Amino acid sequence: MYPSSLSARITLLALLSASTFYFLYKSRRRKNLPLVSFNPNGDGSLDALSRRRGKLFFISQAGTSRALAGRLFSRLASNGLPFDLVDPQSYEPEDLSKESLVLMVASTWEDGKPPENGRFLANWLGESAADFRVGSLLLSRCKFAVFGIGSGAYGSHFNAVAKDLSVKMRALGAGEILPLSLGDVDKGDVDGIFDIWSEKLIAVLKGVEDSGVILENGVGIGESENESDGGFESDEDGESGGETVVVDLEDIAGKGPSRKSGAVAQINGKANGTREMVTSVIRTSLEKQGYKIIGSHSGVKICRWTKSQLRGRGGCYKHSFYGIESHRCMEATPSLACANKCVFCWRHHTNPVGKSWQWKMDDPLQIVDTAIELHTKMIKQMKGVPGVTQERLSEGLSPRHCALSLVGEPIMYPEINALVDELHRRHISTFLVTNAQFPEKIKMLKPVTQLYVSVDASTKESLKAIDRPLFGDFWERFIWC
Ligand SMILES: Cc1cc2nc3c(=O)[nH]c(=O)nc-3n(C[C@H](O)[C@H](O)[C@H](O)COP(=O)(O)O)c2cc1C
Ligand code: SF4
Repeated sequence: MYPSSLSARITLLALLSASTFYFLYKSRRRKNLPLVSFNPNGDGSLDALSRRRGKLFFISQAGTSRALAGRLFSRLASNGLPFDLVDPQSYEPEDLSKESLVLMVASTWEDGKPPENGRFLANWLGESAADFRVGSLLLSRCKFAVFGIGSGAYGSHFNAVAKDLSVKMRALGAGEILPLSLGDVDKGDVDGIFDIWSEKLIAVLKGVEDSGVILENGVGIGESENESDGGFESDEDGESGGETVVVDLEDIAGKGPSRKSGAVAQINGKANGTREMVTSVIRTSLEKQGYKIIGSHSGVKICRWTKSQLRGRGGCYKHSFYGIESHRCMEATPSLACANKCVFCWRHHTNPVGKSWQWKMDDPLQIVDTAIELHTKMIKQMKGVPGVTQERLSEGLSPRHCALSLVGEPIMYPEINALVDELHRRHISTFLVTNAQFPEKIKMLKPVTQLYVSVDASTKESLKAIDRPLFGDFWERFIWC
């Protein structure tokens, strides 16, 4: 390690981290901006955003939703509201952030899943909504409405897809201009319900057109997000607008490990506990969020930028700054635990916490092997996705970079140096992010390709409030780093 170059790097990265938070803060402030104007005719008086034609998606397998969407398409057109009728299979979901108006007619198939043509779009929305880095304002310029087709015979899966689309669009900041409406093919009244919904929709859109802006008090607008209306149903599964389920290790697995328990042994001078860090409850929760758990304390997840660049789209900031190819980057951590309970942590606070390593320890080579295996499996699943070429897919299958930053605190893992060595041995560069609570570990750390220190606050008080650190001397630790 070269102290002077290291401290220069840390300073630079701390600055970058601070500016990232500044931009996040700025983007959050956009929530307070007035709603964007929309005119589906796209006359010259409107801004560039609203000149984009509305999109009417049909998510359909056997044709019912497709036929209904076609009917709506004609009705919209005859009311002077031209839309593009879109098969989501030939649509790039990244473009959703540019849309100002989206309508979806979606059916539900086996086990509550979407028909084939809407699978990628639905997954993309789900993953983006669950990804902390995407933010809740991605679709803040977009207004939308969803109509669902399903069968009540499928019980809890009734219209699961339409319900989920509505939840995820809202979670990403899109505004629902009309409450979700659900048709039941077994009741034989789908056409009637759809017609009522279409009429309301056209009234809303014409109201929009008349005023030239989306009015917060326009027909249905402003009521739609939480209220149900006659035959219209609002989503009640509580995923958006409802409370986030907060599960802490201390709540789900009893109290945190006791330092006095004697359960930690030393093996080759390294702490090695008897308990597994990831309990079955934590595992289930993390897996639901898309993490692949490795052994008992590590994880890997395919990053949205990896997928984006596999499809020939943009990469993450490392691509912009250093030319790193995001589709060849693997995101992993050897410790899902950390010593903070940051208020912004994106793991719904299912993270195990501790001030030192208390858990059973897995072998570093095994972790690297499994991480690459699971990562490449996820890459293979991208085969056939629009935009993914064979060349990029093969490149993605041999990762060249590893972001040790997924969640938790990678340097808590006692064998972090061996793990970094193994990655370098395989010609994989390492980007390690630490939360500045383990200065002694930083001192012991072998050189990594880049070391990032998260700077979450600028004063002792604000750091305590934001990171909720476990260490009493958290500020001294932080300042040292
Ligand atoms: C094999 C199968 C599975 C289905 N699963 C569900 C389901 O889980 N939930 C639901 O609400 N409807 C379910 N349905 C009902 C369909 O949503 C309904 O038949 C709809 O009209 C299909 O729309 P599409 O023609 O646009 O594909 C299922 C239908 C079939 C044939
Ligand atoms: S340090 Fe990272 S992993 Fe730990 S709570 Fe904070 S954000 Fe989450």
